[in-house]
Amino acid sequence: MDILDNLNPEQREGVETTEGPVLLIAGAGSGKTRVLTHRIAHLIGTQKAKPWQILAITFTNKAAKEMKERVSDLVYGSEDMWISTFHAACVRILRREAKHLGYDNNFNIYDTSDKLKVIKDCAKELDIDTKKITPRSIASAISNAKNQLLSAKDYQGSNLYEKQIEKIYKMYDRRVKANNAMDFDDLIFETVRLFRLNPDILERYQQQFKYIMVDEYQDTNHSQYLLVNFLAKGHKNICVVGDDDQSIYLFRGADVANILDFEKDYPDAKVIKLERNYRSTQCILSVANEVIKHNEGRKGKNLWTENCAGEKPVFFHGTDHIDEIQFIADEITKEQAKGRKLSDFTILIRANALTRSIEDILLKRDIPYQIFAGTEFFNRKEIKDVMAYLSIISNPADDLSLTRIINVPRRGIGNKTVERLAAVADEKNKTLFEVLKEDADGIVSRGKDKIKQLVMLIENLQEMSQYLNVTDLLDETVNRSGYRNMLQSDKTDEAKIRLENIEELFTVTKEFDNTHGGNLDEFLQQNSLASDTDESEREDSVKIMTLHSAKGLEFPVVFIAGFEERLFPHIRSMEDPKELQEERRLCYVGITRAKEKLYITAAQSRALYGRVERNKVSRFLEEVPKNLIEDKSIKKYSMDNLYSQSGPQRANVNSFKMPQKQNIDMAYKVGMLVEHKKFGQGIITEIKSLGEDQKITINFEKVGSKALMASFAPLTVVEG
Ligand SMILES: Nc1ncnc2c1ncn2[C@@H]1O[C@H](COP(=O)(O)OP(=O)(O)OP(=O)(O)O)[C@@H](O)[C@H]1O
Ligand SMILES: [Mg+2]
Repeated sequence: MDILDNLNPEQREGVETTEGPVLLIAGAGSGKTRVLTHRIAHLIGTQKAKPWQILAITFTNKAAKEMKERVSDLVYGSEDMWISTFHAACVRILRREAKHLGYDNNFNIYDTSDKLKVIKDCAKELDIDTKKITPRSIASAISNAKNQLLSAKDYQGSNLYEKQIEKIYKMYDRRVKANNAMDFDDLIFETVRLFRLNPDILERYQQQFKYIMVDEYQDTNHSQYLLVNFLAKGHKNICVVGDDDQSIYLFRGADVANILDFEKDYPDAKVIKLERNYRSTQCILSVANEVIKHNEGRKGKNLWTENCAGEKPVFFHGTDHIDEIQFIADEITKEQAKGRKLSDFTILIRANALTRSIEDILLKRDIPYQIFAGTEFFNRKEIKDVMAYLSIISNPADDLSLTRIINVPRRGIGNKTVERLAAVADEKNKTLFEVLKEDADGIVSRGKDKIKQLVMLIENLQEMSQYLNVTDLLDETVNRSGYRNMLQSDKTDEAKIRLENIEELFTVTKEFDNTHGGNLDEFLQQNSLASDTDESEREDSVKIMTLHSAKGLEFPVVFIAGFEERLFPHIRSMEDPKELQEERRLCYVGITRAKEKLYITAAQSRALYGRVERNKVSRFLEEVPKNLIEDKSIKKYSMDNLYSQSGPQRANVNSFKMPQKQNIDMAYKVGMLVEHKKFGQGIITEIKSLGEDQKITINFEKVGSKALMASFAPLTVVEG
């Protein structure tokens, strides 16, 4: 069968117009991504391109993986194609070319927590109060600057706040570079810089990429936009697809103007529109259309489908969040009995914080679930430690990793010593590792031998990395460093869990060695890019993910939970009309993920962030004519009287069916044995104060580690 047979005439045009610029602007589920995969297959099938001449950019690693799979169903050679995210494509380019920018080719990639740590250090050194300007806000200011291609050198603050940012940005930049590292934003920023500084290198890539495609073009930011344009200048065979109604990354500097201005950038561009939706039932589409209609300045399109009308989307208003999630669990069980798989269900949420309450109930009901949010595994302390060892083996200039493990396990190299060594490194413009090797003798009096041993350990492991695969190297690392021993000799449950996690890391390396041949640099590169949506799917389980990470995906049954004012639209976006429109687009994205069934749920009151909230139902529900939605709430809370009901107000805690607030002066202590009504017994491993409340992390025997709010957790002290 011909590849083109599966396409409608407009889609076919998008596939067959291979030469020159093409803009495909079309609504959700109209087959934009399908056009891209078929276009790639067509280019290969007709021998217009070799696999490596194709560059296809997607938004998440998950989407890239899916696109690769879809293409490999159609033609051979997908492994040689550049089908990846912007970041991964840039890493691939920079691993070859970084030396032209003054980096070593095995530079390190800093994730968010590395970045925050460096920022905190800089702020401390500059005497900037991080209570007034939080590290996160500094991080995002630096991000924004980089997305606008504003380098540390060029950045000039105009007010007091910006002047502080300027100072930190400059110091941060020096540090990261000195560590031979880049953060996520640098990957794009530096690639653009590479091309600007080296026209010959740019030309090489322009020649190579005969055909360039970008999915979700509406969410590209300025630096990504420039990058694509640089590369496309060679052959000018660029095809971008997107939907102005689905632009949801304004906060990361995405600029819808990029898609709207494409015709200006390429006056001879062929513009193709698709309005037929193949994904959802008419009933779901009508709701999506009604919501998005309320936005201004749209290109305007009305999606239609020949799919069956389907069932009306359902609304449920729970008395509290427990009731809300119970309803979701009930529906899942009911639908499952009718023959659906658990993996057919996806629960979408606006804010990560909602996952906890959903987890609680699914756990109780024995419904397996998987959360697609947060790089949880790789953020665990023990995993970060061991990865830091591997990093320093691969890249000796990685001071941050070295600092992290210099005294883990404890080897008698104290903070003061490390500070002194770091100061010398700064002064002599050397890496910390070089200082350990060459200067430590003169600086340190006690502990010289320990430092020598550490240097030897790292050098030995570096040598081994030349011939061992990652699994064996990891084994040597945890043994020789004493890390495994440290955990084995610690008899606490926490240490046991840490050991288990390290075992789990072996699962990851084994899989990598089998599929990728065991190169350490590649392994580190791959895992530093694992982003929030990229966990691999496990058994048959319900998915929980944020609306943002659901972009481009589709699921048979979708629940959008927490459909309330202040949660969705998010409280931070309610005042600003622009941001409110972005929230509405996010809502449109959520609704259009559903193929067959859509549920929208809310709660009259919920415990969140350690307090009880009582919010109105989201205005987005109000925007949908009532006859399009079936209200399954208990009658007295029906939609008719909801929106006009009470305003957002903080509830009187005691008047709701909430877990009663506990007396948190009860003085929980780390190490205490406590009993939770549902999770059973566990040991408190960490306590943090959060306003008037406390967040306690408890390591439960049965369910592992959980963080709970002291005031609401049904806990009793068993011992301690
Ligand atoms: N011509 C077609 N015939 C049959 N099915 C189609 C056709 N076009 C698209 N589809 C199906 O419709 C669904 C949506 O397609 P796709 O994911 O490509 O849409 P999209 O426009 O990229 O959506 P989004 O805006 O959400 O990214 C997919 O399951 C796809 O296989
Ligand atoms: Mg798509």
